[in-house]
Amino acid sequence: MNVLELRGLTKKFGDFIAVDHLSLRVGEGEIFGLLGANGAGKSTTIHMVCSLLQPSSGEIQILGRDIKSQSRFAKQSLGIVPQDLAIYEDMTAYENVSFFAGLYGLRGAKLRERTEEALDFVGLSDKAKNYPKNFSGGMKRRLNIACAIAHKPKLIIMDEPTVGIDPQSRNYILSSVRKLNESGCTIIYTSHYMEEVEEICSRIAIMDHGKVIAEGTKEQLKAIITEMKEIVIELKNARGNEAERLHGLPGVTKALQEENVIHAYSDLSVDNLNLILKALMGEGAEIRTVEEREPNLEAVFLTLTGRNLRD
Ligand SMILES: Nc1ncnc2c1ncn2[C@@H]1O[C@H](COP(=O)(O)OP(=O)(O)OP(=O)(O)O)[C@@H](O)[C@H]1O
Repeated sequence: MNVLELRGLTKKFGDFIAVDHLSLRVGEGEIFGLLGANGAGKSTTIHMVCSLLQPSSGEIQILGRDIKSQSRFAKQSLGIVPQDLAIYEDMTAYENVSFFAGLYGLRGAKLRERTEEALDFVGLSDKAKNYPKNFSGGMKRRLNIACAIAHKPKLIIMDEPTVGIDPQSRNYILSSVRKLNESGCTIIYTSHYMEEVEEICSRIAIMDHGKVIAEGTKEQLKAIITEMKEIVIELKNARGNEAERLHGLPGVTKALQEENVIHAYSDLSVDNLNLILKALMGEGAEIRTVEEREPNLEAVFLTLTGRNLRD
């Protein structure tokens, strides 16, 4: 059974197509990673799944039911951890969770029980009576999660839940995602942190310009570029445009530069390191380090989109 199915989902803002005939299936029990650089269309897609935005065309089904005609079912089946914190600073942690759980129809003893359970799950039971305005960034993010899970949704969408928090809270959140998944939740996870997605996601879709351009397990995605090598060259005194000198060299399929560091992607079978280094040297630039790597998921993303995930 697909927990989420998108068919030909499209969103236009005037003439601009933010989401372009997107079709996607997320099966039960998956932790599904949605990757895309800024502006790829992830948030617009998520907002449509949450009924916060009306699609221009296409269909969205949650657990096999259309979200428009069965909006109550969709709402109860879905938990959203939004990118921007959705918590009230002038309510206690307990009141926040209880408020959101109440919106999903929980009442009385069940509401209290689920509120306590959700706070316990994110490790904030001892802070139940405290106001989130005094919480650290990581604690606020955890409270944000508690608000989304108290009604025990089947599908949880987490939109960059680890932005701007300390490593300890980040690890806490990642292990919570795994625990939620083990308890039967399907999770859609968007992040700018490739390592996180590699670590926890069972399947990954890469979005660019409103479309899914690649989809699969991380092994399947990496297989797209197994015939490639990645050469990382650090320069001294770089001007910022040295990577352009590599375009057109034998075997080189792409060369990208971030300040002093160049990532060159090349056909594995072409012996071109000397040519690459020669092309870079001169005109004031010197080479500090050279490293040849097996491409990782970040490299898949760069190769497919020509952009860095964290541009
Ligand atoms: N209300 C709107 N009106 C016009 N354009 C919009 C609107 N909302 C989003 N867009 C545009 O649609 C595109 C996709 O935006 P979206 O926020 O979905 O990207 P994203 O992949 O979530 O990026 P980020 O990682 O920055 O959140 C962007 O070019 C954005 O400027």
